[in-house]
Amino acid sequence: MYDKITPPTTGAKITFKKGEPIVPDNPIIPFIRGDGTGIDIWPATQKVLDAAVAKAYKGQRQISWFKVYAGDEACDLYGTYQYLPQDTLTAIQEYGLAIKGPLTTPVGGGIRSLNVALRQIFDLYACVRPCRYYAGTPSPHKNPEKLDVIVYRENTEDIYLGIEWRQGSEIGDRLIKLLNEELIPATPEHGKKQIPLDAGIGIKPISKGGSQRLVRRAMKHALLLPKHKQQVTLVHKGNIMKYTEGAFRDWGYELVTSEFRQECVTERESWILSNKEKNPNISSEDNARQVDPGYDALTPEKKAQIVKEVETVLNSIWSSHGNGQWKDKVMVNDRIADSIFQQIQTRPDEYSILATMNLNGDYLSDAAAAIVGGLGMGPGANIGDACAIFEATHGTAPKHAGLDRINPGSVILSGVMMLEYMGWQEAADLIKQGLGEAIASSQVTYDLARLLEPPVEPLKCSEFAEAIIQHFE
Ligand SMILES: NC(=O)C1=CN([C@@H]2O[C@H](COP(=O)(O)OP(=O)(O)OC[C@H]3O[C@@H](n4cnc5c(N)ncnc54)[C@H](OP(=O)(O)O)[C@@H]3O)[C@@H](O)[C@H]2O)C=CC1
Ligand SMILES: O=C(O)CCC(=O)C(=O)O
Ligand SMILES: [Mg+2]
Repeated sequence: MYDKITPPTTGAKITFKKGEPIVPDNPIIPFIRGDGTGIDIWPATQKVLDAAVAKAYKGQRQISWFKVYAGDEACDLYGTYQYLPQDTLTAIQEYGLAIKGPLTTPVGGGIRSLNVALRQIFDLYACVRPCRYYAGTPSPHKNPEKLDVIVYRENTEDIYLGIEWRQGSEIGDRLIKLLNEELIPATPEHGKKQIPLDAGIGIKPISKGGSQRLVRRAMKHALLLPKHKQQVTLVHKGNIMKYTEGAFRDWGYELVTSEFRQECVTERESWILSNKEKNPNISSEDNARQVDPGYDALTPEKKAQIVKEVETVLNSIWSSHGNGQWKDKVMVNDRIADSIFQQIQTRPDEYSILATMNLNGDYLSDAAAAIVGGLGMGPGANIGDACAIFEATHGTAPKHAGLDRINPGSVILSGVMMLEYMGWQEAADLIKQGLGEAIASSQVTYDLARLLEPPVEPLKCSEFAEAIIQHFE
């Protein structure tokens, strides 16, 4: 079955039922060490995970690690250009769950991203990236503890579909000609727009199915959070790109108000309901005026639309959501992408789950990680219905590779996410507690040490892992 690797002789497979993992006490879990700083981060992570599982379950549970290869390490074993060998894909397929270090992707030419390839091959459509603050972590923000968000990033479409044509290529030129001469003129709303003849072309597909399965997962996650964090924000740039970014928002609202009608309220619905709660005799028009403060300046058509929205909401959900019942439901709102970057800094505590398309989520997850301590503190998971791969938000950080100095926190916390996904909460909690206490006592790697005031002597990557383990109780 395998060409150059051999699975561990002990251990059992994780299986999936209705999208949820069924985990034996001794699961076999494939891991990819990763390029660049993967060489430092992975051994530190493995040590912490094993120590936590041993301490939490006293030998009754343990992980059988299965080393599989991708990136430069794979080329060493399998030969030139064998960046993602079939052995690795077979192992992940067979065992259903994996954890990985970062893998290099060249800019411009060269191979396409291996990280993206893995997400697409296994249809890992939700990239889940929590950003929460550990006390004592230095941050450029005054109140970083106020940020506690989970970026739910669509992981298979948008720029990840990767459909592009190089400037000057034969097909690219044909496509531009077809667009300029036939398709754009045939679409009146595009007016006299023309694509420059020297353009490269990229296609940004956003599908209804892809958007809705992501939002569905985000909603299910929101329902498991404490009441005050039960919120999903749909992030988009729908004011500019109406049929991709705008559609993502509309499909998101459609999904939540059909599949989760009893469990959710939209922000606008909550305004309409609370206007009536404060003033039971309010007219539909006055209610509309309060929902949309610019109401009186609108055209008659727009006014009629808002009045109709008010009446529809009151007729359809007043009995199930009115009289304050909506306050116990998941709040679903939406924000335009540029504004959410500002909002997570100025009003961080107003947000919880941020559901995004691919590119917006890529930017947003790095930006949110910066607030809580930087890319050394940004874990993540790529989750599908029959497979999951855990990995940090950051990349290979090549200038730090092999120096035993990089912060392994993000991959360790990705391991925590993996343990939680497996239902091994006791081991996950030990690591969170150990890491929290190490940071609180200023036992940190260079990235955090340089920001502390006064600065402290940094721990090595491997020493930070040891410090976490020493703080297990
Ligand atoms: N999932 C994956 O495998 C990903 C892979 N990549 C790939 O990684 C390569 C390098 O990308 P690049 O743009 O340099 O981004 P990186 O995320 O690799 O690193 C950028 C900078 O972020 C800081 N940083 C990153 N990781 C850590 C960490 N663990 N601890 C502390 N600081 C950290 C460092 O800043 P400083 O030096 O200032 O301390 C580092 O120089 C590219 O080939 C890219 O495609 C990128 C993202 C994800
Ligand atoms: O695959 C890559 O090189 C980049 C991926 C990335 O930036 C991410 O997952 O956030
Ligand atoms: Mg990224």
